[in-house]
Amino acid sequence: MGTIEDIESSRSSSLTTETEEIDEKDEIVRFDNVHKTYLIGASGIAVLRGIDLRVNRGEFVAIYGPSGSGKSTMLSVMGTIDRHSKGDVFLFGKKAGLNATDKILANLRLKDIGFVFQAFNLLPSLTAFENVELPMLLAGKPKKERIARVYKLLDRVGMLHRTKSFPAQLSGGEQQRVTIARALANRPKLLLMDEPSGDLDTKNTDLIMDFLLELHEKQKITMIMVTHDVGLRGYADRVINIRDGRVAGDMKIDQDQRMRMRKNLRQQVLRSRREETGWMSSTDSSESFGGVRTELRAPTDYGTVYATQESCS
Ligand SMILES: Nc1ncnc2c1ncn2[C@@H]1O[C@H](COP(=O)(O)OP(=O)(O)OP(=O)(O)O)[C@@H](O)[C@H]1O
Repeated sequence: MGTIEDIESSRSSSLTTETEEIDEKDEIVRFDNVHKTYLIGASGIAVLRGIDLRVNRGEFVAIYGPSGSGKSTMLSVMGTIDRHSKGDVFLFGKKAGLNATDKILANLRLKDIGFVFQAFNLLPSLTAFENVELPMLLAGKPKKERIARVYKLLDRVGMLHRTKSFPAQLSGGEQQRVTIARALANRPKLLLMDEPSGDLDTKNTDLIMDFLLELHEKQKITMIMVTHDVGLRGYADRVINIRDGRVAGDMKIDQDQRMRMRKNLRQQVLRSRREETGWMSSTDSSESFGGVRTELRAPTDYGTVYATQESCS
């Protein structure tokens, strides 16, 4: 197994495209006896105390546990925002060694990992459109592709009518929806979310969860979500309990129950979208999840947008 530095040199050959067949057993995240200790003055706070964990490609994992148990720290280490103190972290099959440079890690985050973290706020001087466009700009994507994708993503999070608004002009929930669109801009292989529904009402939580599940189902994007919301955990494949910096439970969700919840969610979202004023979509609802064809007619800051889409890809 190589190191994360090897990713840059092998990027063109080793990374999958969205149309490529994906081996679902690929290991996306692996923690071997991972420790994290924060130093405050002369003393240390042991926050992660020997985490062993494997997450395979295409899994949707929910993480819960008491406040202060180390959930956010674990996500930060997974996302290479924070470095672990001891043990081994592997991402996409490569070792994230403690000697990986900041530049290599920043590039990895930009291209392969999407973040929905409260600490990753939207940039206040950029509009919603520009915030979502930014990661693609940094990754050197062509303008035409950037514009099309920003519209698609903002539509899917129900924010197409606010493309020109600045974060300060949006509610907390609306900002969160733009943050989710931004996290997906570069089609990450791994999506890390810390309380993604934190500021959202039920209707918007449903909308976002439906969108995330569609991505998960159609593109096999690997998702890891910290949430206190028991209802949201039921949509995951697997639920992990963290206590005192250790894995205290790791449980598979019953698939029949999960599919029932998923079906109810899809129906609820389709109903809401039909009722929405100012955001009209006529939806041919095939019962297969993610197989929905949407004809969209929406007034936006840039005039009325007409679009037909199978789903957001
Ligand atoms: N940068 C830091 N420096 C020092 N201590 C930190 C730092 N970040 C987190 N901690 C401490 O680590 C512990 C775990 O924090 P963490 O945010 O990971 O918990 P959590 O399980 O996500 O909690 P919550 O559910 O309340 O968000 C807490 O005691 C916190 O104060």
